[in-house]
Amino acid sequence: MAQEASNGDHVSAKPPPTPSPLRNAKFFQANMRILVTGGAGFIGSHLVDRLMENEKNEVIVADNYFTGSKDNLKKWIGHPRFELIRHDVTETLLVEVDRIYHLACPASPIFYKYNPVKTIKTNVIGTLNMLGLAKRVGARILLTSTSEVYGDPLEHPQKESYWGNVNPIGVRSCYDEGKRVAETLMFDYHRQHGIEIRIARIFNTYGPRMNIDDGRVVSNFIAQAIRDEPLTVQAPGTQTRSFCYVSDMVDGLIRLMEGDNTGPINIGNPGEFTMLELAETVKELINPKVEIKMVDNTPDDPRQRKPDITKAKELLGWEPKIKLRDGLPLMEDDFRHRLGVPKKI
Ligand SMILES: NC(=O)c1ccc[n+]([C@@H]2O[C@H](COP(=O)([O-])OP(=O)(O)OC[C@H]3O[C@@H](n4cnc5c(N)ncnc54)[C@H](O)[C@@H]3O)[C@@H](O)[C@H]2O)c1
Ligand SMILES: O=C(O)[C@H]1O[C@H](OP(=O)(O)OP(=O)(O)OC[C@H]2O[C@@H](n3ccc(=O)[nH]c3=O)[C@H](O)[C@@H]2O)[C@H](O)[C@@H](O)[C@@H]1O
Repeated sequence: MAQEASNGDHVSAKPPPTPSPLRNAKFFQANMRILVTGGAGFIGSHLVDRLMENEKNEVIVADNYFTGSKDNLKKWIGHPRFELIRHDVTETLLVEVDRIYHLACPASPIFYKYNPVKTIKTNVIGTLNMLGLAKRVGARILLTSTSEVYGDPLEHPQKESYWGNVNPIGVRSCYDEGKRVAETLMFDYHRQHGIEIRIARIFNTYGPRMNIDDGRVVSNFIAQAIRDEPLTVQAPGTQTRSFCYVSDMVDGLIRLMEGDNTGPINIGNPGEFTMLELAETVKELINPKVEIKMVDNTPDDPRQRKPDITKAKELLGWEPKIKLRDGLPLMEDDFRHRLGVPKKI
């Protein structure tokens, strides 16, 4: 049985449900069949790459392509161990799997605020559906929650035991309250039905394959620097974030899934930067001539964010390896390739 949550005093009453009888069928294969919801997105597609490297894994991706793209998975389409399904997680899904990585949800504030009711449905009904699936087939399920569950945090850095400071009626609430309900559902299914759960609280992650115009700060600054456009720092510019390179994130998610702890566990890089510092770093590394321009911010923007990753270190033996200054150039190469703008020598 997985170990208890860091801050929950719950008791998991039931053992996990028995896996599907199909597991005992004569055509059973020893492979691990893994569902990745949101697998056509940024983190999901990198996770799929890593899972597909293991020849014992079969991977099924379910995605509605709202913010993801088949392009991110093109090297796997047609592979015998890979299946791609156009599917919206707010509808039920009937597949036989052993593991569910549940990532489906738009992550960029621009996209999750675009249709907030849909974002809530994705987080609540989508998670409910995936938990129902996990219950039916006895699968272990991992939810990609977020540092946004801490809201505009009054504790710094944020430990998993912090309950957060979240506006329940703000424009970001569809996402952060949605993820909070998703976490609650995960623990209720765990306590009530014995489902094996894992919860990752992900902090800002960046890397190749982010949508070029997705509005998140690292992708914005890199695209702007390549296009010779001013870097738009949203006021006051002293707000902080901690940026984790995507390969480190994928490693943390797999360790959490295959380890013994339910979480929630923070997965992120504790290196903390103001948005002005980030802009200066992008300018220095990518385009020293580019301007930095201060623009208006959006409501409820958290002022600071930095993960305490003691638990990830102790329980998963995980810590990030790639520093921001090393990760940004890797992302620059991918953006230049997709924008068709080679580096000037
Ligand atoms: N990237 C980050 O910094 C970050 C930080 C915290 C948490 N997360 C979480 O990690 C997960 C992945 O984030 P990402 O950065 O890869 O985002 P992304 O937007 O690139 O990927 C999300 C994927 O989910 C799909 N999707 C959205 N709604 C869906 C629905 N109703 N049904 C099926 N598919 C749907 C999208 O099409 C997309 O492929 C999300 O759950 C996000 O909340 C990400
Ligand atoms: O780590 C997390 O938990 C969350 O991080 C991000 O949310 P946010 O930190 O608001 O991400 P950005 O939109 O990249 O903004 C980061 C900071 O950069 C600033 N910013 C953004 C864009 C820009 O062009 N300029 C700029 O200064 C914003 O004001 C904000 O302070 C993600 O996109 C969420 O999905 C995720 O859950």
